[in-house]
Amino acid sequence: MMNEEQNLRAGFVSFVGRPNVGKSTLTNALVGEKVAITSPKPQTTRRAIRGIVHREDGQLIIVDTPGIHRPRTLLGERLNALVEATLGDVDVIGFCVPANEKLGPGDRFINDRLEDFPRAKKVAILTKVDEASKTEIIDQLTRLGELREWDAIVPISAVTDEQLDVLSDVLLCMMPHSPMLYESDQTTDENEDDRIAELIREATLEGAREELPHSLAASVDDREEREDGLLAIYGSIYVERDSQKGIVIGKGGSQLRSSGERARHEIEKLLGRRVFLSLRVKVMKEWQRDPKALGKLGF
Ligand SMILES: Nc1nc2c(ncn2[C@@H]2O[C@H](COP(=O)(O)OP(=O)(O)OP(=O)(O)O)[C@@H](O)[C@H]2O)c(=O)[nH]1
Repeated sequence: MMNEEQNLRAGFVSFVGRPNVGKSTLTNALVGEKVAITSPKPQTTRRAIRGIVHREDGQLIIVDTPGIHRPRTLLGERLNALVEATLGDVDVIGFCVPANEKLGPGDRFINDRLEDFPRAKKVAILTKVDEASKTEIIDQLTRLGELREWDAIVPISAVTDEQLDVLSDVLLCMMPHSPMLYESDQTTDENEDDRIAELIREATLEGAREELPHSLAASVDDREEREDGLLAIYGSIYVERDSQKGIVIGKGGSQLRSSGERARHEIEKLLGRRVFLSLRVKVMKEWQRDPKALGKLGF
């Protein structure tokens, strides 16, 4: 028993990179359950969500951070502070770059910031290799190699599962010797209401126009066991302007009905039971700049 314990490794890893490079999808693929929101629209990951990869030889605890970018609002500043606090504390930082796009100033900006976290090992992860040709992959690996002295460089695809086992091995090797840090049935330590709120937010975004992502938030306000066996969940969607409220609700409420359907479906999968979901859309002017509103929404 003693010997077995001594061989275990466990620690924290965070994936960073430009919006849309596949950080959330990678987290989900490694953890094997939907814990971080994925969305085709950029800059939608707002909360540090943890997913845990359980292995016989240890645990990888994934801390999913919002993207690193220049702050323009109070929300932006708080997100950056969150990124700093998170990255200052992890064992490994996985820098994600897509194989099918050229390295750009955004990637270089983030790569330069990695200097601020000397404690963490740094792994370059080339994502979406299923969407790139062999030559593109080789070119990109060469360019990545020129950025810095990486502890490892791993090409992967979270969609075709290519090399995910290799990435998991590489990351675990870099973790400190440690007993398991979480129970084996735990895949995330995020509060269940927060996960439900993320699902509502994600479903709302799916049907929304481009201008919405930055000004949309969701919360779970109440839940209630109903006599018919359904769990009633009452949630709110917050927008900044009346015009956005119109977009979220749609003509005759059609938009809200279909995003509510999608959200309910995902929530039922998460909870493993049938749910009645009631959503209200509220206007909270300038919530991204208002400390009180941010506090209320958990930022
Ligand atoms: N083909 C392919 N598409 C991928 C892969 N990983 C992610 N995607 C797609 O890329 C888009 C962005 O993925 P996300 O995981 O949301 O990206 P992210 O980096 O978490 O984005 P933010 O939350 O905006 O920071 C989604 O449409 C994914 O389906 C992959 O390995 N292959």
